[in-house]
Order: sequence, then structure tokens, then C-alpha cells
Amino acid sequence: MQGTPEKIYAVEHIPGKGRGVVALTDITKGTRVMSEKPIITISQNITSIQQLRTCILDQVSSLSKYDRQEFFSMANVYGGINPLETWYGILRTNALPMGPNLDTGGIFLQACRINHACDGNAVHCWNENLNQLTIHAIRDIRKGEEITISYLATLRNRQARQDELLHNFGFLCACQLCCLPLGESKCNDAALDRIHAIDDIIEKRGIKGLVKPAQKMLSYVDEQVRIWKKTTIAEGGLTRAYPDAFQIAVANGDLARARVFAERCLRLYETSLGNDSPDVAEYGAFVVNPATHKYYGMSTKWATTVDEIPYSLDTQSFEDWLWRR
Ligand SMILES: C[S@@+](CC[C@H](N)C(=O)[O-])C[C@H]1O[C@@H](n2cnc3c(N)ncnc32)[C@H](O)[C@@H]1O
Repeated sequence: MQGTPEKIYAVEHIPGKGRGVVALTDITKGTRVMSEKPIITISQNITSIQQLRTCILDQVSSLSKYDRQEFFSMANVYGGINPLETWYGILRTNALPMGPNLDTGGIFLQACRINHACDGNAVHCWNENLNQLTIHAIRDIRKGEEITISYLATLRNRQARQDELLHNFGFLCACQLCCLPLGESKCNDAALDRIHAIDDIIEKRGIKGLVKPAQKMLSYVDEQVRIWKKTTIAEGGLTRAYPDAFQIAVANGDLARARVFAERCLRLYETSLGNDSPDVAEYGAFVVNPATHKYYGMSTKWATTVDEIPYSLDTQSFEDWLWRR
């Protein structure tokens, strides 16, 4: 018979932050810290106040006594002059996205107690296979350390982060990244600004940009990866950069590089999402056969086969080959 799994975190009072989640043991990178179903869900597709009112009322009134108490004790930076407004304020302060499109959010009794850090040591993700929200450690976390996630969809410069957090969550962030000495903070901001400028270029070019001008686009992603690697930010934006690089390679028929990029995506997703995540299954399949991606065949300009990966090269030469430097 299996014993009860050891509890690796506890919800505790954190000075200046209300409640928060603290590690009860050393937690290694890649560990699933929690996996949880929502007690309330709310969709952005609700179009009328009446619909919103009914949706919130129905769900709050069917909560168990314990869940209701916990829900009422959650942070609310939006206030409210009647119960319904107050509940809506709690939802807006605490809901975590249930999917990549951010159109549905959920209230989770444990995960919603996790405070923010711009460079969080954990990440949250909605797992469609489990129908649960998962939290994974993306760094080693020491016993007694607070477990933190980022509330921000993208990591912008310090001022932009602080403005967004103050506006949406009512606090002035004093995380490690926000408290860097001025010189270091400016360097960090410049790096993040450049990364986002490149993101904008890539987004503007859209799908056509994958093949024209392909080399330029791959160089942009290469630059992003090099910048992220110079920062101390856990995983940085690699979970975005490597899939971009994979798409560029596959769209140009370069199955050798596509497989390497797919392997890198897979490793990142296994750590931050867990082996049962749909993204792990998807990228696992691309590693086996990158040609199954829908963009394969857009161009044959860089055509290679998966057997052409030059594994015998030293690390630097391999990276030069990979990014076509
Ligand atoms: C989702 S709740 C997190 C749990 C909350 N601390 C509680 O007591 O239930 C978000 C709220 O927690 C607080 N919070 C989160 N991260 C914080 C941080 N880094 N510094 C200060 N307050 C923070 C803010 O009040 C924010 O609106």
C-alpha cells in the first residue's frame, strides 16, 4: 500500500504579503509542487453583467462551508460595496489562467495563495490532460524558502512590471529582480527591452516571416537566447524562443535542426509542465518526426534529414551549426 505523499509546502503568513506558500522540504527543480482543481471558474466570454452575476452567485453559493471561508479570506485589491462586487474583486485578484488564451480563470485554494516574484522559482500551467492547474519548481528551492510564481504574462522592464503589478494586484514588487542595484537593474532592463523588441518583430512578420527572411529570423531568436542565458532569470524566455526556432527550422525543411530545437523544448516542458502535459506529448512527437508539424513543407530552402545532426562537433561548433552562424 502506498503511504500518504509527504507534504512539501505549507500556506503561512508572510510579512508584508498576507499569506503565502513556503517549502517544507528542499524541492528540486522539475518537482511538481501542487496539482489542483478549481473551486470556481470564470470565463471572459461572459457578455452581460447579468450573466456574470449569475455565474458568480451560483458558484459561490454551492461552495462547501470550508471552501467558502477560504474564498472569502482571499486577497481583494478591488474592494466592493456589496457581496457580489466583493466576490468579483476576489476573483480578479486571485484567478489563475486555465489555458493559454487567458480567457478562462479559476480560483484554486492552494495555488492562489502563491505570491508573486518577477523571477519566480515556480511556474503555473493549466494541464488539459489532468484538468488541473499544476505548479512546478523551475529552480531548486530550499526548505523554508517562499515558493513564488510570476503573475505577469511577459517579463518587461522594471518600471513596466512595477506599474502592472501595482495596477492589477495593488502591491509594489520588492523581489530580487526589482531590487537589483541601479546599474545592474538598467542592464537587465536593456536586455529585456531588446528581447521584447525582437518579439514584436517576430510577431509582426507572422507565419510568412518563418521562411522570409528565415536566416534573419533565426538570428533574432539566437540573439534572444544568448541574452536570456546571460541573465540570472530561471529558464528566461527559452520556453518561447526554442519553439520559435523549431518553427523556423521546420518551415524551411531543416529537419536536423528542427529535431534539436524540439528536444530542447521537450526538456524545458518536462521540467516546467510535467511528463503528463499535452505540450510534452506534442514535442515528444516532433522529436521523433519533426516533419509532422503543420509548417513542414512551407519551404525546402534548408532541407536536411534528421540523420544530419552533427553530434560529433564540440559544444561551440554545435551551437554555431545549430543557429547557422
Ligand atoms: C493571488 S494573491 C496571493 C496570496 C495572498 N498573499 C493571500 O494572502 O491570499 C495576490 C495578492 O497577494 C499579495 N502579493 C502577492 N505577491 C506579493 C508580493 N510579491 N509582495 C507583496 N504582496 C504580494 C498582493 O496583495 C496581491 O494582490
